Amino acid sequence: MALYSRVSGSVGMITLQNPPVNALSAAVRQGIVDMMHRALSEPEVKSVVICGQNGKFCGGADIREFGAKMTGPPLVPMVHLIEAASKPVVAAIEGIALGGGLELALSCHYRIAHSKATLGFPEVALGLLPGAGGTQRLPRLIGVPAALDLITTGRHVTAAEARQLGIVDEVTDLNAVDAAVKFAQSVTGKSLDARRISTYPCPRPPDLDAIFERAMQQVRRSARGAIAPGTCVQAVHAAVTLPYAKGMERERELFSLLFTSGQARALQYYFFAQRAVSRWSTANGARWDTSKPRPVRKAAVIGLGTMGRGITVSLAQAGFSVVAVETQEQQLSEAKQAVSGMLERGAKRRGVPLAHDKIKYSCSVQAVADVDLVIEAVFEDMALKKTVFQQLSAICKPGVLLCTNTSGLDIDELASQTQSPELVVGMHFFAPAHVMQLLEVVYGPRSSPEVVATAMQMGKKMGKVSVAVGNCRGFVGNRMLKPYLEQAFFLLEEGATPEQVDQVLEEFGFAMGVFKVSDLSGLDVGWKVRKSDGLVSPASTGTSARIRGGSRYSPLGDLLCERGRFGQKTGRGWYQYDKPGGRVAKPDPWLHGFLEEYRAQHGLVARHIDHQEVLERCLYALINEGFQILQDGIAAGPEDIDVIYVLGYGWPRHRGGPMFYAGQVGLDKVVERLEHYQQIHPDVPGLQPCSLLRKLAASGNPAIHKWREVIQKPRSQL
Ligand SMILES: CC(C)(COP(=O)(O)OP(=O)(O)OC[C@H]1O[C@@H](n2cnc3c(N)ncnc32)[C@H](O)[C@@H]1OP(=O)(O)O)[C@@H](O)C(=O)NCCC(=O)NCCSC(=O)C[C@@H](O)CCCCCCCCCCCCC(=O)O
Ligand SMILES: NC(=O)c1ccc[n+]([C@@H]2O[C@H](COP(=O)([O-])OP(=O)(O)OC[C@H]3O[C@@H](n4cnc5c(N)ncnc54)[C@H](O)[C@@H]3O)[C@@H](O)[C@H]2O)c1
Repeated sequence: MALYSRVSGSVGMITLQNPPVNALSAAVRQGIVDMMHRALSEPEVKSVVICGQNGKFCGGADIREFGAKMTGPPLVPMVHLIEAASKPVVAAIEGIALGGGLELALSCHYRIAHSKATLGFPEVALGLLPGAGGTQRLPRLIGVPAALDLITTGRHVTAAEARQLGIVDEVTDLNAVDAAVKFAQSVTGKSLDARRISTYPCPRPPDLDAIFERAMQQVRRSARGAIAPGTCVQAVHAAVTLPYAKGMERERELFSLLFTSGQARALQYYFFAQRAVSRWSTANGARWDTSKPRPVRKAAVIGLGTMGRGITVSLAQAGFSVVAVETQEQQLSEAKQAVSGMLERGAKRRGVPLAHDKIKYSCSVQAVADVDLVIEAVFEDMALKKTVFQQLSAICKPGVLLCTNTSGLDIDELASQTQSPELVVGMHFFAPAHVMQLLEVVYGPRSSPEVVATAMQMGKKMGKVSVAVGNCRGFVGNRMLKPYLEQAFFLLEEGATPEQVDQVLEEFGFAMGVFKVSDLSGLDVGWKVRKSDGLVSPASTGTSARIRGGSRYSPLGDLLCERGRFGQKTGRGWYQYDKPGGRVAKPDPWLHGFLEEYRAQHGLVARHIDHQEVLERCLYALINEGFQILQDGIAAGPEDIDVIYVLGYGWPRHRGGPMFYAGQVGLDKVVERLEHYQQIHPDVPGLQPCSLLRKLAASGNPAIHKWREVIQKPRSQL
């Protein structure tokens, strides 16, 4: 709703009230319309201020209303009512003015912002465009290039930048509402003719066509198949080429197109999923709202390789004191340099405070005696990690949280090396750890709720999105990656090339195809794991090479590693690079010849494999594992899996995540296609639909928010 009050005798004040972000729900819109009419009809009122309660102007349209039948006054007539008002209307912007909130502010005649406020049009991230005149007013106010930047990227600007761009008239460090009231009094009775943005001509730079061409190219490059950014460009184009009223019609047309798209549904689902994962629960009933995190002031990182360095940077930037331990002297000195460089780049590019003085380096593990939490990031080797955990358990003060960054080893086995297994938890960061937003917090059967809560909160303080997951091989992300990778290898055996598989996955929207990712992260990483699992046999060229544990196995990755082809780092992998460390992947004729020889050696006849088969086998095998993970209670809900895949594995956000995507395809269709491939390839593991997937499909493809009801029934019934 919206509250009305009279201040200083002549100012009508409309206060938006809809916690937590004063979103423009039907009740708020109704309140604004009613209170505007009241202010305009009261003769004593000479000017109007619009503000939001609790220091937040407005977070935009109420996204929760988008799925339901719209009621209440629409936004567009509401903003026109404000702009057409005969008395000056001033927006007092505190906290946020986003999306429809900024459109509301742009319909006011003046805008006063607090210096800490942020403004922006984030609609593009929800698969939409600013649909209440934003695409028509902003270019009229700040010009086409700046408007295109803000609307197509969705980036938020500070009050200072907004002032510089001309979006706000004044910025204050004091109370913005008081400043707006004073301002409103000072403009009482002045002509409003020059204050209605919709009446401004839209500036037409001489190189207009080139500007739009560049904007389109830019969004095509970065959108990876998302339709909203390009549609935003079209809407801004209408502002320059059409009169305001016609431009508004075009905005409406384009908005409707996006609003009804599957991509908008996926992105809005994802918006709420990313927030839902903070309300975690574990398989044994611990929950976010009943578990209190412990205070952590000082943390330690053990092992300053690729991951340890990024974790150190992330901790220091978040304000923690850090003890960084590395036993190899050469590694320690390289790590110091690398960490300094990362901190300096962070300060330069993102304005993160320099935090060199937060870090103390040591080559002795004894240095961790007084820390509150330790994150171990030594080599992925169970025996080594066990030794480190035994040492830590002996050295650290009582009650210290012992965390491991392992990519998939058994948390419980590590916990059993310590005196307090309830204090052990996984904190699985993703590379580069100071950049990637995802953190899997892995609880073992003995991890205490308090410890899970602490790791989740630490992640949040480090700017990560933390997802709580259960302990199993590979946890959620890497466990689902295994069947995906396996299908990709099998497809090569059956006749595909790395380029073909990658192209299909990139067209789907992945930033990189599976083979390019493998080259980037290094083929040797998986090889080491397979070796320690006893999967890599010296007979990998013999006839039994393609069977392990009774299931089909592809030794292709092992064979490449035996030839020293580890990917980008060696300049050769599934692709070739111009030098070791090169980044540009080129098809490699040697690899094609090698695949032909391999097929001949194993009696495999190459066949034509179409796009659909590549996509379905790779994605549905991964999705099937996701359902198995839900069935096993490793993830609490589909949102957890989707957030992990979008933030950690490059799954295109506009497709919502693998579980949401499965729901959009239709669970019955996913089951049917898996069964189809299973019949053709009975020896290929990962194609047998799991019982939860079958059960959900049989119960009529329920909406994703209803899956938990089925999952939470006793698992034995599945
Ligand atoms: C605001 C934030 C920056 C705050 O961040 P913070 O970290 O502080 O907090 P959280 O992110 O955790 O959020 C707290 C809480 O609030 C919920 N929430 C946040 N924003 C909204 C919102 N806008 N609506 C609803 N709920 C919101 C959030 O979910 C959290 O609750 P939870 O329970 O989930 O934990 C940050 O939250 C943020 O960035 N928010 C999003 C801001 C945003 O994107 N705003 C733009 C919204 S879209 C918009 O404004 C569209 C307008 O341009 C135009 C609309 C025109 C509408 C016309 C519709 C007519 C339909 C016509 C259909 C035509 C079809 C046909 O033709 O048939
Ligand atoms: N690299 C990735 O992409 C990635 C991603 C997520 C998780 N992980 C996991 O993170 C961990 C570290 O991986 P990485 O890639 O950073 O490895 P790395 O090989 O780059 O670094 C490991 C470091 O640990 C040091 N070290 C070894 N034993 C030590 C000890 N006893 N005390 C102190 N330091 C010791 C080594 O000298 C080396 O500098 C592994 O468990 C790995 O599975 C890696």
